[in-house]
Amino acid sequence: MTLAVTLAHAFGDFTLDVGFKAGPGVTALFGPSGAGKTSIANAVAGLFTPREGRIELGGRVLLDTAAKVNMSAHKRRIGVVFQDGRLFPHLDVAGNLAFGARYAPRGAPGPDRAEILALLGIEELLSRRPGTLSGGEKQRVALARALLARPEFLVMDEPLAALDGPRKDDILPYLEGLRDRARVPILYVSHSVSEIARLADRIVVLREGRVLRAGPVADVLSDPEMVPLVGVREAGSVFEAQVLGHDADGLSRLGVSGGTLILPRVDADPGKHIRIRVLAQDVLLSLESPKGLSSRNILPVRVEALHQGAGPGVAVSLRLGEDRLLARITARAAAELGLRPGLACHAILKATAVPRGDVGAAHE
Ligand SMILES: Nc1ncnc2c1ncn2[C@@H]1O[C@H](COP(=O)(O)OP(=O)(O)OP(=O)(O)O)[C@@H](O)[C@H]1O
Repeated sequence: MTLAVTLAHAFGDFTLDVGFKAGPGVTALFGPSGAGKTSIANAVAGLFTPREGRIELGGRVLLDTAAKVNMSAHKRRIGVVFQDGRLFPHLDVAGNLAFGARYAPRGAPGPDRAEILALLGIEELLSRRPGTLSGGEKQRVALARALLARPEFLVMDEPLAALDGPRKDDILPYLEGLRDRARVPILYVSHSVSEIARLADRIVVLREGRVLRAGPVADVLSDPEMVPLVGVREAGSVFEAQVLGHDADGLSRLGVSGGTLILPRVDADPGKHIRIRVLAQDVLLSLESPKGLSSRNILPVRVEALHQGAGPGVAVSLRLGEDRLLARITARAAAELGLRPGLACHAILKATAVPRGDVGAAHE
């Protein structure tokens, strides 16, 4: 099921002029505050009508301003989950869920109620009022309510933004489960690189109402040109790894296409495929294979491209087997090492280069 979107609109000085496709899987809409993410999500959901636009979902035309087609929100079969959940406070959880189910067209495919309750772990919450739920529980109920309407597509606008760090980590596995088992494509609005690196298959990067870049998450996030947009602290590469084993000293061995990584224990069984994000600032480069170094992660790589930032840093894109690794080093170091495309060298990763929250399930 593919969503195809083109939109143009002006709010005073701000103009939105975008075109992109989303689905199957999770497509992230990423950009700084004011880039136009929420306006796009609202237009897709049918909550805002742009001056010009066309939105098609799996061949159904939801909006075509030229042809004066503008399907109402509830006919679009698009489930929406907002940052604040927006549960009905006077209804208990079961009542909120029943409200979602009312919109499900007869015979529409999708997981049944019991599966949805189990997927989101809310079986025990049915008699509770929203006011008594934690932020994470509210969001899980909002997700279940949206899914019970059997949508063909889900739009989530910063669904984790109201949650604190530990609560975000609690709910991310549910979103991974939703992605892998409910099989409803998702447009996921976020300005968190970490969330996007964990969940999304594709990313649409927005800036000032325009699409700057769109493509597979691993390609876009490991592109050195993206570092200024993503932010130097957040920049990093995303790739899949297979858990090879857990060692008695609390470390796990992970197989990646270009070698083996040793990281603090990851929460996945041997044999499982996981997705990891390696922060560019935690990758060092060496021309020789270093000896007597504390790091166990020394990987042979080849320089692909360098991108000089505005400051003293250079982003270096490296080929690691089938994957791309991003390193951020100083321009002085890059010059002294003579880094240039094609050069073979060694990447050194600290065991802490993959933050805990940046280990997720690989998309099944
Ligand atoms: N109804 C409106 N009236 C006037 N201006 C609006 C309206 N809705 C959005 N805008 C403007 O459009 C621009 C994009 O807003 P939008 O909320 O889509 O961005 P965003 O990327 O979702 O930002 P954030 O991450 O802060 O939510 C902003 O400059 C905003 O002020």
